[in-house]
Amino acid sequence: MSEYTVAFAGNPNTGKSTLFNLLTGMRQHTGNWAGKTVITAEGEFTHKEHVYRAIDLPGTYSLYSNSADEEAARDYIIFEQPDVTLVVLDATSLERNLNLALQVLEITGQAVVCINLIDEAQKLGIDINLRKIGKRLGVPVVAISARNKVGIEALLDQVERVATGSFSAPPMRITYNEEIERGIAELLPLVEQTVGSKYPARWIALRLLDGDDSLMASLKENLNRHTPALKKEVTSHGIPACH
Ligand SMILES: Nc1nc2c(ncn2[C@@H]2O[C@H](COP(=O)(O)OP(=O)(O)OP(=O)(O)O)[C@@H](O)[C@H]2O)c(=O)[nH]1
Ligand SMILES: [Mg+2]
Repeated sequence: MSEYTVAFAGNPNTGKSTLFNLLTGMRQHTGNWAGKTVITAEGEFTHKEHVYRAIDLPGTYSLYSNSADEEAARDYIIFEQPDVTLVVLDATSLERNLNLALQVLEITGQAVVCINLIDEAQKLGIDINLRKIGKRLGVPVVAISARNKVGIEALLDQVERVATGSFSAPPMRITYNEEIERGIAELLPLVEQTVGSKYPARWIALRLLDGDDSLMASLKENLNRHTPALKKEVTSHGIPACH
């Protein structure tokens, strides 16, 4: 029996903790106001022959270091490298929610997009073309209602496909304007040389272009922790000087 790690990411109030509790039998606090999950909670569930370690990340609108929650969610996905990042979206405000999904996909393709609150969307007459969204995003997309326990088996089947590697395809990557793409291209070799192939170099380059000092600090801290040999390189290659 293999054990895989699944991190639950998503905007605040999208039902991450509701799903987490349903799967793990735990009682992570849920409610209808923002910012409830301030620290990550950890639980366990099984599906078919596999055991999954579930990590309930705090709700965030982005992974851009705007708050301690965003930094925690970002660091977990980048440095702990869960086998699956489950991005939980609110079916009634997909446009806003997809923003975070796209950011996660810039970091990892090992993701499943879970469109929750499908019951609410149905009530509002919102029709969601899962096949089309899945095709565009390049990762499995499943609609569920965590509160009503609808779609959970189908969701877990997709989690299993990504965790075991039976599903793997390049996720959607955003192409930015010429100036940004040029900046990324210039930084990329230096970032790759410094952080190695284990980390999402393109995304790191993009964030450095944006002057994300918090990510820089996390990189130093985590690379030292994970690969002490890189310690000298991160501080001496001077990535901080690139913006
Ligand atoms: N109608 C409906 N409500 C849901 C569903 N899933 C969750 N909710 C409700 O949505 C609200 C927010 O759920 P939470 O699980 O706390 O959301 P969260 O994503 O963990 O929120 P943060 O921890 O703030 O990020 C709660 O009132 C849930 O009962 C669903 O499938 N349908
Ligand atoms: Mg929560």
